Order: sequence, then structure tokens, then C-alpha cells
Amino acid sequence: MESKRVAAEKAVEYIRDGMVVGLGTGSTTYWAIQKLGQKVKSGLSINAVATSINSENLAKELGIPLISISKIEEIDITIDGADEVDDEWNLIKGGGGALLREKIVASFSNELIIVVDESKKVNRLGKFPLPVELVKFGYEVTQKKISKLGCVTKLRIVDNKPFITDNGNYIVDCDFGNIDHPKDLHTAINMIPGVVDNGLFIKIATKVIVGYQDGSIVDL
Ligand SMILES: O=C[C@H](O)[C@H](O)[C@H](O)COP(=O)(O)O
Repeated sequence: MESKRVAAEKAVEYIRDGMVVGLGTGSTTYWAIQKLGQKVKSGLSINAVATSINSENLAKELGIPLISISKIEEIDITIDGADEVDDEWNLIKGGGGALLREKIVASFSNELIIVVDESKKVNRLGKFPLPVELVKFGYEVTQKKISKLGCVTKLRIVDNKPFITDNGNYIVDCDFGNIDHPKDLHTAINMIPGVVDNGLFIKIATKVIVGYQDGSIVDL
């Protein structure tokens, strides 16, 4: 928890008055949103765009002003977590099921600061099964086509029911083992009809902040 908090709070130091800020999703970003809430209370003036209903609710509770993504043309800085970060800053995201909105928000952002604890830093992606969001219609066929790319797929189940994303879709978690060519895999998965998007984020991060259990951070 300490490692997540220190990384997330460091990222908030980059937020300035007047910025539009993207709020990521997850247990690491939680700390960034908390810190932003404190700063807003002390007079920081920002508008935020949330990447999930959870983050939106948290921002509302903390009094962080929210703006609709439809009302803006760009976001200055987005702070978000990741499930894995490799040496080239390719990411696996979507452990919390928010990958689609996160990717849309990231694509609007001038800067994407990724905040992680030390366990997320890897040489090669793939230990964490890759989340893929797919529409419900014909999902069994879509899932089979994804597995033909060389992975074991599992429909995400939460509370004995298929997990539903904020966009009303399913998630399939795909174990590919080591992912040697993330960019090619990203394209191949997204070519399959029925796939909405996958959790590979290819070189969109502009900064990675890693937090350690002893409270230290490495700001890359
Ligand atoms: O869908 C969720 C997101 O991509 C999260 O940013 C990612 O799963 C990391 O979450 P956490 O900080 O809770 O490990």
C-alpha cells in the first residue's frame, strides 16, 4: 500500500492550476485521486475526466470538479496505474476492467503518467493475463478466435456472474505466457470482430513512477 501511495502522490506534484486531468482507475490511482482531492480543497483549480464509474464516484465524493470528455479537445495530464510495465514502457492494463475508457482518455492526453508499485515492473509482459474487452453477442466465437492466437482464455467471472464493464461488455483474460511482440499482438487481437479493445498500451506512457515498500520512488 505504501509503495502505491508514494508513487501516486509523486505524480500529483506534476498537476498545475488550470489543467484538465485524466483520472485513471484502480488501487494505485486511488491514492492520486485522494491527494488531488486534498489539493482541490486547498485551492487547486482543475477539471477532471474519469476513466471509470468508480473513479468518477470517488472524485465526486472528494469535491474534484468533473468535466465530460465530450466537452474537451485534450487532457493535459492523465495519472493511471498498470498491471505490468516493461522496459520500453509498454503496459498491460485492465485488471480492474477499465481498459477501454482508460485507453480513450490516454489517447486524448498530452502526458500519461503511470504509477505502479515495484511488483508491476517486468522485463517482458505476459505474466499477468491480458484483459480483452469483447461484446456479448457471439462472445464464445470471439473467445475461440482469440485463443487461436496462442493463449488460454478465461471469461472473467465476479460473484458467480460474468463481469460487466462500464461499457456493458465482457472481459476475457488471456494467458499468452511471455509476450515477445506486444505491438503485433495488440493489432492481431483488435482485428478480431467482436473485440472492442485489449489491455496492451503500446508506448503511450510519457512517464513511469515506481514506488517501493520502504517509501522510496523512482521517477523514470
Ligand atoms: O482496469 C484497471 C486498470 O487498468 C488499473 O489501472 C490496473 O488494473 C492497475 O490497477 P491497480 O493499481 O489496482 O493494481
